[in-house]
Amino acid sequence: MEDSREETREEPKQETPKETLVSLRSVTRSVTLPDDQQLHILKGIDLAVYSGDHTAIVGRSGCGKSTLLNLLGLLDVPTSGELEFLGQPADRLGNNARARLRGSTVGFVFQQFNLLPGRSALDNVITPLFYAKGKEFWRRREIAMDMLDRVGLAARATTMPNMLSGGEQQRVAIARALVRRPRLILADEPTGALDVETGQSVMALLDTVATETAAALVTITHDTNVAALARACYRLDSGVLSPLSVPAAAGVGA
Ligand SMILES: Nc1ncnc2c1ncn2[C@@H]1O[C@H](COP(=O)(O)OP(=O)(O)OP(=O)(O)O)[C@@H](O)[C@H]1O
Repeated sequence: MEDSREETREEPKQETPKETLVSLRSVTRSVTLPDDQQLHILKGIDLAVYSGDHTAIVGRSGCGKSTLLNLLGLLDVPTSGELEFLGQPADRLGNNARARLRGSTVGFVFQQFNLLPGRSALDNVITPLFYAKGKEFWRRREIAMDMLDRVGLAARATTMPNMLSGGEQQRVAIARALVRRPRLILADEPTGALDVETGQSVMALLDTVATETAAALVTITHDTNVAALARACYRLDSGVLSPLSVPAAAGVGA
C-alpha cells in the first residue's frame, strides 16, 4: 500500500510579517531650562514598535518615560535623530497632520484615568468618535456601546465616573482609548492608581483587548508584574534605553 503521508503533510504556516508602527533611531529629546542650560532627557534612543506587539518600558521616576511616550504618541518631536510613524518622518509632519494621525491611530490610557467628570461612561467613550468621519461618526453611539460591552460595563453606560470604582473607571478609559481601533495603545502607569488585584485584572483586560484588535501596546510602568505581561521589555535609565530580557522581580521601581 502506498504511503499517503506525503500528500497529507501540512505546509508550514507563513508568518505574516510584522509592520513597523513606530521606529526611533538615535533619538534625543532635550529642553532648555530657565537658566538657559540644556536638560538632555533622552539620549540616543533606538526602538521599534511592531503591529500587535506588547512592549513594556520600566524605569525610575524622572528617567524620561513620559517624554518617550509623548514622542511615540506624536505629542512631541525629537530634538535630534529619526522618528518614523507608519513610515512617515514625524519631523516632516506639521502640527495638524500629526494631530490627525494621532487621533486616528493612537489611544492613550493614563494612570489617573482622565475621564470627563459629569459625563456618563458612555459619553466618555463616545468622545473620540466626534473626530471620526462617515459611518464611524454616525454610528458612534452603537460603536461606543459595543466597546463598553467588551470591557464588561454595558450595564453601567449611564453611570457618572464618580459613581464608578477605580478599576471600573480605568475600564471605561480603556474602552475610550480603543473605540477608534487605534493601531497603537500607549499606557502610562495604567495600574498606578489601583490595588494589586484590580491592577492585574485591568492589565489582563488591556492586553486581551489590544490583542483582539491587533493593536500594539506600549506600557510604561514601575511594576515588574505588569512588565512581565509584555513580550518585549526595556529599561530606561537616565534617558538611556536598554533591553531587559527578564523583568527583574524587584528593584525596578522608584
Ligand atoms: N518641559 C520640561 N522642562 C523641564 N524639565 C522637564 C520637562 N519635561 C521633562 N522634564 C524633566 O525631565 C525628566 C524626565 O521627565 P519625565 O516626565 O519624562 O520622567 P518620567 O520617567 O516619566 O517620571 P515619572 O515616572 O516620575 O512620571 C524629569 O526630571 C523632568 O522634570
